[in-house]
Amino acid sequence: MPSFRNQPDPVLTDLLAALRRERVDAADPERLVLELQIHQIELELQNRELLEARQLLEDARDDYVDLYDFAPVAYATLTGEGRITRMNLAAAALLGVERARGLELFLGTRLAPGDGRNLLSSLGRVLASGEQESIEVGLGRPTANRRNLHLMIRRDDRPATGEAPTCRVILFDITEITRARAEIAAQRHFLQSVIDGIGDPVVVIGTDYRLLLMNRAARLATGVPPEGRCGLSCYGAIHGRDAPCDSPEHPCPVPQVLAGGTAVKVVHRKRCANGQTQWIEVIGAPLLGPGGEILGVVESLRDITEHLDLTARLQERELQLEHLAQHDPLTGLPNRLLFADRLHQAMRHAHREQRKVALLFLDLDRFKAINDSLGHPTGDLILQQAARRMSTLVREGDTVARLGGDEFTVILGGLTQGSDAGLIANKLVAAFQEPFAVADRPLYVTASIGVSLYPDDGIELDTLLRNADSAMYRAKDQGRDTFCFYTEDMTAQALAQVTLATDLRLALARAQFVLHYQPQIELATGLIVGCEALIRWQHPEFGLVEPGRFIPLAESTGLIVPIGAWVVRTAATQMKAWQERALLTDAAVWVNLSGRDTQDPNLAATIAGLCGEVGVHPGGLAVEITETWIMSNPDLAATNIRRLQALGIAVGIDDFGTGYSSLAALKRLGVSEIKIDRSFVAGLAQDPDDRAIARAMIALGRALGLRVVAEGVETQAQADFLQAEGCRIAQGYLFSRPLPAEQFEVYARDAAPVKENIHAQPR
Ligand SMILES: Nc1nc2c(ncn2[C@@H]2O[C@@H]3COP(=O)(O)O[C@H]4[C@@H](O)[C@H](n5cnc6c(=O)[nH]c(N)nc65)O[C@@H]4COP(=O)(O)O[C@H]3[C@H]2O)c(=O)[nH]1
Repeated sequence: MPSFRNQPDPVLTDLLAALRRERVDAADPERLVLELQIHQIELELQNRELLEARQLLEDARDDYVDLYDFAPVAYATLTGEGRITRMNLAAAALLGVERARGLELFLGTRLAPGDGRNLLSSLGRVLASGEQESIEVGLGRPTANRRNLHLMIRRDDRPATGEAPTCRVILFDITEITRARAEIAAQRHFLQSVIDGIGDPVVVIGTDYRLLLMNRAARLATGVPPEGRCGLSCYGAIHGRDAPCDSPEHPCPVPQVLAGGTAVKVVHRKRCANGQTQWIEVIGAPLLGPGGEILGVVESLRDITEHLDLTARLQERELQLEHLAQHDPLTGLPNRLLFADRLHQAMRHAHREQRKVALLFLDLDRFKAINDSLGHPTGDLILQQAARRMSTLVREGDTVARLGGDEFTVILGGLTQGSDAGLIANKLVAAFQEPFAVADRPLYVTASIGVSLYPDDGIELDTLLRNADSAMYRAKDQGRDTFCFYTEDMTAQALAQVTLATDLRLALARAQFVLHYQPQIELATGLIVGCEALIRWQHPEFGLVEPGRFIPLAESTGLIVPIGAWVVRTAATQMKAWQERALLTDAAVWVNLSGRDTQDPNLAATIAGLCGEVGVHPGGLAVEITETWIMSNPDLAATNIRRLQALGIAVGIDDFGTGYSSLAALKRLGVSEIKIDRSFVAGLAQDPDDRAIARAMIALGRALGLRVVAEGVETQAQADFLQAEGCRIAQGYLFSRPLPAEQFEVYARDAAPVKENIHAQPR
């Protein structure tokens, strides 16, 4: 299109300039003609400008129409009633109508129920106020195909003259955005429900410490309402502070998490209104963006007060269990397990330091008698007191342990010389000289100790223990109440003991037992008034073995039962043989009963049966039982004694004075004889106490009408003393050692004739 402005007609402009110049000098009427020509040219030029402007306007209008029609954004013009007076193609497409037909359409009729009314209200407001408004409406009725529109409504301030006022509306299709928004909302709801479902408080904190999200538990704990969290700082909302926490009671994990990008665990201490302390474990983990950038911190809080309490209780329980597993519950001393551990430790240490370790094996003397006669509670009290005594005597680093029963061990570590152990052993033995205070009565319980040394006597626990044990037995053999160092010959003895135990099982079948008989002498006349049958074991390798070496073994293995039966049968047979040869016709043969026998409810019947087998009246036999066994079950003992007496069998107490029963009690049980233990007889010459005891026993025994026999009489002085005190019968090497049957027979024939059976008529 030609543009006059850009390309002004040079002919007309030149002509106009020439005419204007001419006009300057022209006179009328030529000047008037010039004026007219100039005016004409100017009109022509103006006309051309007008044409140009009109053309421009038309071009612009065309451009606008194109832009309007083909704009990707939907435009429409609506009347106040929502009637479409104009719309572009995008709007027609969006509304799903042909543009020509869509004109005059009421937009409200195409909208979701309720939205048409909203549109009309909005149009009314915009027309009235001139203020722009935006609303969101649903287009189309069926829910499935509904589209969501965002309408921006602006009043058209230049309506065509005479036309009703209209609004220009831009329609945005926000269906996808709405769907995405709904999805996000659903997701958000889901996530909120998930974290609300977590019982512990969870808080999401931004890098600026602002609360981004809280779960229900966190809201309840802090009192922050769901809508009120935005803008609140975590320290303000949770701790009521105006700056991030920095107290040692509330260490804040946020800076560390933000700096390190890894999870951090801290523990908060909270003082409750009731004065109690609450412990909160706070785990801060980084909140990461899609690119791995840290957006904040996710803090989860957990009240671990109960957990800590429980853990502490469990730890305490564990310690208790550990202690229980390693300690003896009665005395609190280390048990066998801990003892082994300590001994190993002491040996390792001594090995490094070139030192020695002493292992003391301590056994209470005659403890079993106490336990059996005074009861286990008394025994327990003594064990506890003994443990305390021992513990106070050793150094802190040393160990006193209880292996079980009345067996204790003491580990003395870091000794330069083994003999130092003797000092402690001595002190320990001395510590037992003091009486134990039990049930308001003093009880004397001594101890025997065996000592073995590391590395001299062994480099292994078992060896050291075995050797200390052997040494302890040696101490017992030496009269108890003393200690003994281990020597190599003890091993040989211990070995022999093991061999004995094995051989003992076969001894009966191989007829290796024999009975020796020791006479009981009436002191006044020298007559034999009875004899005691004492068993011996004719061992093929060790020779004649004393009962002291195998009876305990037989008792512990149960072999004592057949052995006991053998003794009764053999003694009865012997008695019958002597009676047939008119020897010892009125004197009883005393046999020793074991503890097992005493505890056998059929004891009397068994003895009667054995005598029956032999064909001899049981009344010729008498039995010795120990006070200890009687006291271990007095009721059964009383029954047994009664039944034995019914058979004419006298019952004597063997070791009277070593137990803790009263003589009167024994008398009530039907006991007819007591034997003064040879330990008292042995001390008669030098120990005034022994003399007093023997004197008292004799007097009491006589007063109660009991047969009193002194055992182990070796010297004439002892015999004289006993006789002077009123003891009528004695037994001992002074008169004869226990003899094989044939020799006893010779002795009996050579000696004075046998007197009447004294046990039948006591006194
Ligand atoms: N030092 C010394 N000792 C003297 C003297 N006179 C006698 N003896 C010993 O004293 C012990 C007395 O027997 P016990 O007290 O009944 O003590 C007995 C008894 O408790 C037990 N015993 C012996 N034979 C049997 C048996 O057939 N059955 C059971 N169950 N035990 C028996 O073995 C223990 C020891 O018996 P033995 O070694 O024969 O020892 C015997 C005897 O040899 C003396 O003057 N001086």
